[in-house]
Amino acid sequence: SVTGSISRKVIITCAVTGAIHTPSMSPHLPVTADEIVADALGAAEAGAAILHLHARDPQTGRPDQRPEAFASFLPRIKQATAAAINITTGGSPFMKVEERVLPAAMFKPEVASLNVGSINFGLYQLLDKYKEFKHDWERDYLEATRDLVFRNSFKDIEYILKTCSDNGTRFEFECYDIGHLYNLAHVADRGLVEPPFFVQSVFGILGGIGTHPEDVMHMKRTADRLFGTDYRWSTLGAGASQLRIAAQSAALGGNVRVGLEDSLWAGKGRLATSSADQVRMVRKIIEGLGLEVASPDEARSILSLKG
Ligand SMILES: C[C@H](N)CC(=O)CC(=O)O
Ligand SMILES: [Zn+2]
Repeated sequence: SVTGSISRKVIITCAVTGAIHTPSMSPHLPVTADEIVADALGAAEAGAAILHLHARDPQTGRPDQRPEAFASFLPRIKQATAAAINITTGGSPFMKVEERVLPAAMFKPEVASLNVGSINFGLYQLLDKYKEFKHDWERDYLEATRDLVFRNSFKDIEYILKTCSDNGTRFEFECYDIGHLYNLAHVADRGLVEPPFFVQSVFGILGGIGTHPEDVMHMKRTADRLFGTDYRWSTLGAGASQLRIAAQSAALGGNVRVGLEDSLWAGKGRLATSSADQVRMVRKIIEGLGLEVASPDEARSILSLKG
């Protein structure tokens, strides 16, 4: 296990665009390749050690999981920053696993996300807030989540693990609820994944666990019991809970994830103008707690990435 001071460095992961928010929700949501490059590099500059990336259609902003969509920005990001690249295998929750895994399988990143269980994935409630949309697909996309199950069966999980594991890619295990921690323990017991497990606890997605401090404690206590020192804990809070969840995680010895994929806000009622805005805010919290932000290489060592 990691000893000495390095373990108290806090890893900031930044998720710059995702497949949850739609362009009409914020003028700052990166959509084009240029916007994704600028936002990712700004986040790295501000202190993010890992960049979690999705792709979008540059015209409509619709989630796009084709490898060529990622090719339009990945090389420029890789050559301009030491931050570790984390490619989504979640894509959009409407996509099939065969489509979702393609970019990670092709680009063999240091990290790829892996969603360790199926959940209802509600976004339709956002239609109570957002009424005007630039593109027709946005309203339909949100409304369709009323009947959406984000499918991640054990066969799907094994398929992604097998497809990517020969590439030296390690995983950001997205756990939206307590049962997902047990799913991860199960695939670990079957020898499909090697520790240390990078557990990304997801709070506040409608269909998963809530954002109450007790929910955070419950996730941590359960992960401590199931994985002991064989895991590195990180958290993300959806929407307005983002920085509160990050503060609790950092105080508990955890790592944090921010970025416009997970929240469009930089404080109450203020739209973040970039993911870097949120990285700077969470960095202030981390340093305010007397902790330090991990550099990309320190993150690689803490997570045993291939570098
Ligand atoms: C809640 C987040 N959207 C989790 C996520 O980032 C999933 C993925 O890309 O695989
Ligand atoms: Zn994602």
